Amino acid sequence: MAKTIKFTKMQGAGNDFMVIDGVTQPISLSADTIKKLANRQFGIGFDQLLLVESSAVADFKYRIFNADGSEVSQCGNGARCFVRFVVDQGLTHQREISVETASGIITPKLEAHGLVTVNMGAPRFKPDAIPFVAESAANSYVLEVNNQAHNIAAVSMGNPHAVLIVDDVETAPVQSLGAAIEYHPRFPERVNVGFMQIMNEHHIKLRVFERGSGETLACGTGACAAAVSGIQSGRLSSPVKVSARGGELSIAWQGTDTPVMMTGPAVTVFTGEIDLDAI
Ligand SMILES: N[C@@H](CCC[C@H](N)C(=O)O)C(=O)O
Repeated sequence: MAKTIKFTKMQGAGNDFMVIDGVTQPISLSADTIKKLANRQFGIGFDQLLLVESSAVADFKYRIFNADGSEVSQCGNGARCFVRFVVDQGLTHQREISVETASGIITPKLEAHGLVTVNMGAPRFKPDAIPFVAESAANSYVLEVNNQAHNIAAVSMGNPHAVLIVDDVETAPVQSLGAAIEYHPRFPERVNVGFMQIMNEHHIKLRVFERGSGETLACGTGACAAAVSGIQSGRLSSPVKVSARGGELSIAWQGTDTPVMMTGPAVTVFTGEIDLDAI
């Protein structure tokens, strides 16, 4: 295994990534090494690590690791950065690519105006698919947390999301309630927790406490989950502008069994090399 690896630091609406080309530099990273790399004081610092690999069924495969070292199956902001990365690195000449993830194939496309649009696939609401412990699918569930009842929507975008509607995202208890819901026993694989303030039927403000990474400046799948849960319950209409602390995303969804389209920025911040023995 190489000890010194090349990487690219990227961000999508402030959700930041270390991206490694595992095609030209095959690598295997332990959860402990990923945690050290994610550390913002002693490592490089990121919300997620993205590892590019070759695929037998799509143009590329990418693996996603949270800052706590856990491997997960979907990342919306990462998908946008991923297509920018493989185009900029000369790994493809196509502007639209198919990408194998642990939860299926997604198709990110570099638009002429510089933004990226991703077909994220259809959302799933059945409790087993999230996974979430409930008798049957519903637009809203009551979740008991520390003896308090909270109304949530639950949806899978290839990864699990709980969405709460709040009056004001700035004063919402994102850290404390987010951390408590992340480990709630009704979400056996933990969950990403979104706090959504509805501004009007086409605009929400959103903060997300991400599973395995804590609050991030934006969460692409969280934006999809919030928008589709709002559309599903009749509170929102497509397209939905999502204002996160780190930037804006646009989410379009035409309803049951149709794919969610997400558009937003993908930016390279810097490139570097790191000696894995030095961290
Ligand atoms: N930041 C991401 C989601 C990353 C994975 C998530 N924390 C999980 O554990 O499912 C996004 O932009 O979607």
